Amino acid sequence: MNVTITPSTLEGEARAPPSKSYTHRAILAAGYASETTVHDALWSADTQATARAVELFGGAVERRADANLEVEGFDGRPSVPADVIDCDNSGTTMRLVTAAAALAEGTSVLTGDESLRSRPQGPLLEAVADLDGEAYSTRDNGQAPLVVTGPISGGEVAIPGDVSSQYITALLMAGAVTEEGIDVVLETELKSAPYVDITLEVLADFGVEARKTTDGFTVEGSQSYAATSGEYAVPGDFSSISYPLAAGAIAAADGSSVQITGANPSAQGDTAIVDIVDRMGADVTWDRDAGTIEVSSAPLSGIEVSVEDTPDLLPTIATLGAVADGDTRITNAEHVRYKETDRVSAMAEELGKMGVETTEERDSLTVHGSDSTLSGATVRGRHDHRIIMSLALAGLVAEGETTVEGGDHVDVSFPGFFDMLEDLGVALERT
Ligand SMILES: O=C(O)C1=C[C@@H](OP(=O)(O)O)[C@@H](O)[C@H](O)C1
Ligand SMILES: C=C(OP(=O)(O)O)C(=O)O
Repeated sequence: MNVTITPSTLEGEARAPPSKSYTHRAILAAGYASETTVHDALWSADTQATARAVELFGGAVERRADANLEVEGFDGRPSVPADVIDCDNSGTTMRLVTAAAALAEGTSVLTGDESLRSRPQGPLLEAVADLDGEAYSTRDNGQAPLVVTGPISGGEVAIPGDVSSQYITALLMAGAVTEEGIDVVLETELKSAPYVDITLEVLADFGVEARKTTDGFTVEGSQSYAATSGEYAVPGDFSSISYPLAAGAIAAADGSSVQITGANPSAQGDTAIVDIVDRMGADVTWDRDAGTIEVSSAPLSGIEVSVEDTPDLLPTIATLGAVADGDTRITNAEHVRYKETDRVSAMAEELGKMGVETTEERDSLTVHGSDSTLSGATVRGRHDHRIIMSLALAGLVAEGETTVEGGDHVDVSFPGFFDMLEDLGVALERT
């Protein structure tokens, strides 16, 4: 599906979709537990991949009419799956499920779509091997398809922190049900650190203790997962909130605003988007108790912002920078190249088609914003939900029409994205 956007102004209310990161963890944690109701779960292509893995491990995930998930666990330890685990487009699923598969008494095979089969899994495979499991890439290139044989019993393992924090999340979640527990020693500085905080929060909510140490993280073994009263509720997603927030900042109707509900505080690093939009000059208020954000548009100015902790915000910030006056310098961005696509290059190249100048370095992206209007163009979504959504935002203020190719991939994290834009008053056409 291609989506053509006509320049529009926005007003009204948008509800934040539930957090993808919390939902993945809750579904897997519920898999380790006996029975759990996961309230307000995100049901997207990525979270469905995690649900399928839990089912292949011997659990059951049922989505009820009220959109809550009823999860029946696989009894503490995953069974050997009867089929290949297809993680589709989801990096989180592949990493979390690789470590879970290393607990099974036998062999699991994991694969995914072309994008996922190009992302780095090597450090996690080596970690499983160091813990006396077997784990290899069929192509011997550190990428899926992966073959994982357990069971591991725990121990100490060293892992880099600057490729993906999901390796650490994976080892902590699986480590809790090993005999000995797992000590994760970081070999390099941790990037995307707030995602491990999310993990520690979800583990605590399922009664599992894990913590930071001086050189990494640790989780004791022989623990069991159980949510209080068998209930768990997922908060709103701040990576997803970044889109209506940025849309309001650049294109809210004069004298009007965009209000976002479901924006309650949580461990998500991507709450930083509220401060970023504020620093760029938009008029934004976040009522943390009510969980609402209100934003109206104002002339924006370029800023410098590090995405060390918040990689998923890079595409949104790049679009804001394109509309702002002056340079927006996005630093500490190398790990953003290991996502569904190399998002640093993708945003530079696609915004370039709309007349935006950028300077790309390995670790940074500088967007040279200017007062002159962006030009509408046909841009490639690159099968990457965040690239698609960020380019659609640029289309709101470009001169002429902007067509984003492959728009259906928003179903990875934000299935209702284009409906939300329409509800806020955006003129768009799906072809
Ligand atoms: O653990 C998670 O839920 C995620 C961690 C981050 O990945 P990295 O840790 O690989 O940077 C983030 O980009 C991804 O969208 C979700
Ligand atoms: C990178 C992302 O997710 P994952 O790593 O799970 O594919 C994302 O949602 O932007």
